[in-house]
Amino acid sequence: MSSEMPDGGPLKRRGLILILSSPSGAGKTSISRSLLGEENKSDNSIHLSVSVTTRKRRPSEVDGVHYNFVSTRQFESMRDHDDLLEWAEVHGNYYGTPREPVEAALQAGKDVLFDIDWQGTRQVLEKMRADTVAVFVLPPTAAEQRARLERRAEDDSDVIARRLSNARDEITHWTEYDYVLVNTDLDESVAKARAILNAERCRRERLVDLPDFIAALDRDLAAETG
Ligand SMILES: Nc1nc2c(ncn2[C@@H]2O[C@H](COP(=O)(O)OP(=O)(O)O)[C@@H](O)[C@H]2O)c(=O)[nH]1
Ligand SMILES: Nc1ncnc2c1ncn2[C@@H]1O[C@H](COP(=O)(O)OP(=O)(O)O)[C@@H](O)[C@H]1O
Repeated sequence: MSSEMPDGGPLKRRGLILILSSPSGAGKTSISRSLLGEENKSDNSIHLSVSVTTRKRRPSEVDGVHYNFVSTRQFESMRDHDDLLEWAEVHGNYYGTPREPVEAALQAGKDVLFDIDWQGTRQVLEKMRADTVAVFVLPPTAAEQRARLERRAEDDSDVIARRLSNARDEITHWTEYDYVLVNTDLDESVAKARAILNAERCRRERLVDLPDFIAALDRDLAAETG
């Protein structure tokens, strides 16, 4: 369940799951793409969990990269074979996280980024609380949220209206998250998300070798001090 710290330090640690959730248009996809881009420039990498969804692909999306786009029948088959770590119906479509790649990554000490809603977050927290860090992203104002959805220009106006009205229910789940980011300035939000990730990587519970490391340090100190 561990590997060398990717930053080259001597401590081994378990991988973690970083969840980003938000009402549509708050900016979680932008934050996660930025985080993934930056991370992958270094060894200190985090990988996106690619969800399966029955939603229609947006023009900017690539099948297999941003989502695996599947039919309802394919989705239901995965769900019924317990191939999904969590799943939910959101804005009238199914979304789910394939289980196997996540389990493999964590076992290898790698971190995984989830862009999932509050229903999925709840399921992951129930199953894997110790490995999971949940971050909720909010828009600064409702008017800005609408403006972002309109500027994104990838959804029809009825889809945008549905997403805005669903936001009222979604934001009631803020207490179920470990951290909250109000995404006013994108660069600042990305910096905060990175800070959360870096701090969580240092949590003592994830450092599986720590007792051995401390014991070795103590032996060296004893030798140094005679
Ligand atoms: N539970 C769950 N939610 C997901 C998953 N993938 C995406 N979502 C959520 O589904 C919602 C809609 O996502 P999407 O259609 O990409 O629209 P967007 O939020 O406007 O970018 C968002 O809240 C996502 O976080 C998943 O695998 N599981
Ligand atoms: N801090 C920000 N300031 C201004 N525009 C933003 C900011 N964050 C994201 N956006 C823009 O808002 C739109 C919605 O962002 P997106 O990341 O797709 O949101 P979500 O994934 O939460 O639905 C996109 O066009 C994106 O470029």
